[in-house]
Parts: sequence; structure tokens; C-alpha cells
Amino acid sequence: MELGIIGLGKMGGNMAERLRRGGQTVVGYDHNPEVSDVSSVEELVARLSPPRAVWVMVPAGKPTHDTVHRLGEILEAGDIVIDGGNSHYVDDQKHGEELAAKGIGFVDCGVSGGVWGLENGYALMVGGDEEYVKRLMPIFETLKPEGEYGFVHAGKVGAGHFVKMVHNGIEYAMMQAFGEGWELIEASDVVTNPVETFRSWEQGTVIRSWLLDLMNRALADDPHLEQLRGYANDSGEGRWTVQAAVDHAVPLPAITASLYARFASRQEDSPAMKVVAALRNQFGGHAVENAKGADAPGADVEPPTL
Ligand SMILES: NC(=O)C1=CN([C@@H]2O[C@H](COP(=O)(O)OP(=O)(O)OC[C@H]3O[C@@H](n4cnc5c(N)ncnc54)[C@H](O)[C@@H]3O)[C@@H](O)[C@H]2O)C=CC1
Ligand SMILES: O=C(CO)[C@H](O)[C@H](O)COP(=O)(O)O
Repeated sequence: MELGIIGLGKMGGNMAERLRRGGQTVVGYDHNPEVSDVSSVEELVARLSPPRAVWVMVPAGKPTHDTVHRLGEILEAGDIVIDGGNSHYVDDQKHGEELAAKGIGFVDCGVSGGVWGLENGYALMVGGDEEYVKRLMPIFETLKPEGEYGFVHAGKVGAGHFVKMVHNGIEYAMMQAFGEGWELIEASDVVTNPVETFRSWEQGTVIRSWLLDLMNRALADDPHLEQLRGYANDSGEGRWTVQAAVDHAVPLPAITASLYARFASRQEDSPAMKVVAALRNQFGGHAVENAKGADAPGADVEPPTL
């Protein structure tokens, strides 16, 4: 089958390669001419035979919106746009309606597997009309991992990205749990070999998993992760998961805490904890730390005299 792919970065580039290895025909476009097969979205569309299918794999938000909108202007009725990026499911619903008004199909596809997907395959979580999903099955079959699982048609437009959002929320909490366990073991003087301990958990344990394997891979390169700063970014999925939980009044304490832990990781100092320290000092005369820097000794502050 023929597929156009827009966005040939870490994900789209490898997906194009896996599709080609699997016998599919791919025409790729990226802002970066070094990786592009064509020089514009228009040329990409012109290179495909109708009914066309174009997979968008660019950053979520404006880049995806602009690309989907442009495709809506140049594709024809019967063509399909697939959004494979980590878009908010609410955006899918808008894009689906915009394209449907022109007779163009829209399918959202949550993709999991990261940079390992080229070799391992990509888990795919799809939303959209059965008619379009069926037509795209040769592409999905080539991208997905070998075996029975790794693909779901989760529901109508938006469902694919909704389940990918929840998948990423789970990912946040699992990573946080591994991180916290690691910190506690390293902080204790009871365990002498934390790296070997985590490695041993790869087999037989309840918590064996790909994330654990990847953690052990990172620890093999840098046993105390000394090369890294404890700073974690986020690209939206965790926030949307927590927002959806609020909308549905569903308690998500673990996922919410793991999102907030990332926010905390970006602070040099915590304004909220300054308030806590100031209040402890005010009501209890408890000592506070000097703000001059980590090396400065903690300074006891006398409680104010009334
Ligand atoms: N890296 C990962 O583990 C995963 C990423 N995703 C999602 O896949 C999408 C792509 O992610 P990555 O490949 O990791 O990002 P990336 O930054 O490696 O690649 C994005 C590519 O899109 C190109 N690009 C950006 N805007 C464009 C536009 N308007 N037209 C043409 N090309 C454009 C850039 O030049 C770049 O080559 C994002 O939505 C991301 O959230 C989804 C699953 C996993
Ligand atoms: O979808 C992914 C993995 O499943 C991407 O790697 C995503 O970027 C992870 O989310 P965040 O950037 O918020 O940590």
C-alpha cells in the first residue's frame, strides 16, 4: 500500500523505514530537506495515487493542526489523514469534523514503542470509522509488533489518542515508582548493591517490565545516574490524563503525583516549601535554612518576639 508520511523525526523516520522493509511504498516529507523525499506537502500529495492516505507524525498542537488543516485543503474526498503523534483527543474530534465536511476520512492513532519500534514494532491504538481503519490495515499490520497483540481499534475518532493518553499516564506513574524505589534503596545503608538488585528483578518478579529493563540499561551506562540532572520534562499527555480524570471525577492519585513530581523537578527552590518553612518558623519558632545556597549552613532564625 502507498502511504505519505509528514514528519520524519525519531518516530516518523523509523516508521517509514519499517514500512519500507515490510514492502509498503512510502513518500516522506519533513521540514528538514535532508530527510525528505519531496520538497513540500503539495508534492507529497501529488506523488500519491487516490484514494490517498497521509500519516502525520509531527509534534502535537500547532504543527499537527496546521498540517492536518493544509491536508484538508489539498486532499480529495475519499482520502484519509492519520494523526499518529501524541495529540490531545479533543483536537482529533475537531480535525475529524473538519475533514469529514469535505468527505476526507480521519483516523487517530496512538503509537507506543519509541525509538525501539523500528525493530520491535509499534503498538497502535486507533480511533475512527471502521471503513477507514479497514482500508489502513496493511499499514497497521506492517507497523505493529509480530504476534496477537499490539493493535486495538479502540472506538470512534479520538478513542485512539484517549487510550494513548491513559497509557502515558500509566507510564508516568510506573516510572515514578521505579524512581522512588531506586532513591530509597540508594539512600539506605542496608543494600550494598542497588544496581545488581534492580538487575535481578528482571526475572521472576511481579514488577519485571520493559521499563525496568530500560532502567537497568541506563544504570549499566551510569550506575548512579551521575551524568543526569533530576529534571523531567513533559509533553502534555500526563496533564491531559489528569484533566480527564477531573472531568470524570475519577481519582488518579498515583498518576497525578507523578505529574506533579515532574513539575517539582524543574524548580531550583520551592516557593510553596518556603511558605511552609516560614509558617513553621512563625508558629513554632522552628529553624529555617539559609537561602544563600546549598553550601550555606542552615541558619536558626529566632522566633519573632511579640
Ligand atoms: N519519541 C517518542 O517516544 C514518541 C513520540 N510520539 C509523538 O510522535 C510525534 C513525533 O515525535 P518524534 O518523532 O519523537 O519528534 P521529532 O522531534 O524527533 O520529529 C518531529 C519531526 O517533524 C518535523 N516537523 C515538525 N513540524 C513539521 C511540519 N509542520 N511539517 C513537516 N515536518 C515537520 C521535524 O522537522 C522533525 O523531523 C510527536 O507528536 C510525539 O509526541 C509518539 C510516540 C512516542
Ligand atoms: O509517548 C511517548 C512514550 O510512550 C513519548 O515518548 C512521550 O513523549 C512521553 O511523554 P512525556 O514526553 O510527557 O514524558
